[in-house]
Amino acid sequence: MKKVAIVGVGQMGSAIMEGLFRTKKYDLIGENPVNPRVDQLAEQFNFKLVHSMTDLANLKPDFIILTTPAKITSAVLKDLPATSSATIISAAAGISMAELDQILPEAKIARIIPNTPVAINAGTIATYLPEDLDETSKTAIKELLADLGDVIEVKEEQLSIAGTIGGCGPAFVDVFLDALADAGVLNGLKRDQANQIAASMVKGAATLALETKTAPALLRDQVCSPGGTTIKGVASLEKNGLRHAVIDAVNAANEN
Ligand SMILES: NC(=O)C1=CN([C@@H]2O[C@H](COP(=O)(O)OP(=O)(O)OC[C@H]3O[C@@H](n4cnc5c(N)ncnc54)[C@H](O)[C@@H]3O)[C@@H](O)[C@H]2O)C=CC1
Ligand SMILES: O=C(O)[C@@H]1CCC=N1
Repeated sequence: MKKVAIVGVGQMGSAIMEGLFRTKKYDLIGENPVNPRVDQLAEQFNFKLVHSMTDLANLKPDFIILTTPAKITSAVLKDLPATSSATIISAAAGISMAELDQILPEAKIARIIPNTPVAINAGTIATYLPEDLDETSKTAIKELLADLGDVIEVKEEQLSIAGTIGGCGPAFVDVFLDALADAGVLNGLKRDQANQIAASMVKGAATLALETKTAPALLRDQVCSPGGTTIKGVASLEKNGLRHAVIDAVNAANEN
């Protein structure tokens, strides 16, 4: 059984922990400052909890996934004893491979921007694997990540935008889902049912786009009957600038 350690068991770290726990394929370790919330997660997802990088290294993990706040990730990595031979996977947005390489020049390192649906093995994981990484390590990293969702390989300079769409995207979709549900409640649906209809619809629309590989613009046309109700709604979305609002949101999130 491969040993996987997650450093920083917060929102992202616990989502990865849950996704890996669900596979029942890994021996899991968490490293986090003392926190009752994380104690509870350790019981829930059956991982060994440690509070220092030295204790973590002593457990000899095969992989270390970094999900610490980006600003402190370099400092956390500097505390990893040089004896560790773990493959490092950094999920810290904005911390470059050059910076990571400088701290651990001998280590095998990959960068990812995952998203919260990894918790149910339905993540979108923008992944940068350096060209000089050996094929065996590349394969091992991709196999691990594939257990959490779709692995989308990109160049390092594309990781930020790919990660913004995939990683921040769930929050943007959640705003859209909440607005749809509001409209349902405004028109008399119960909140639970409105939430269910909105989420089910987005799941189905996304699955149709993925499975048919049809461009969203063409799928939209299939719904818009000539002179029908949907085109009136689409025209209203365009009048109110939804398209621009979405592009602007991605650009704002991608500035760092
Ligand atoms: N939340 C998300 O959807 C995504 C987050 N990320 C990245 O994941 C990282 C964490 O983000 P969140 O989970 O949202 O933040 P968070 O604040 O929920 O989690 C951070 C965790 O790190 C722990 N921590 C703080 N200092 C530590 C230290 N010295 N050693 C070990 N653990 C320490 C905190 O106690 C907390 O459990 C960031 O680098 C972010 O860029 C990337 C993609 C998506
Ligand atoms: O909000 C953030 O900074 C992180 C990075 C991508 C998603 N969440």
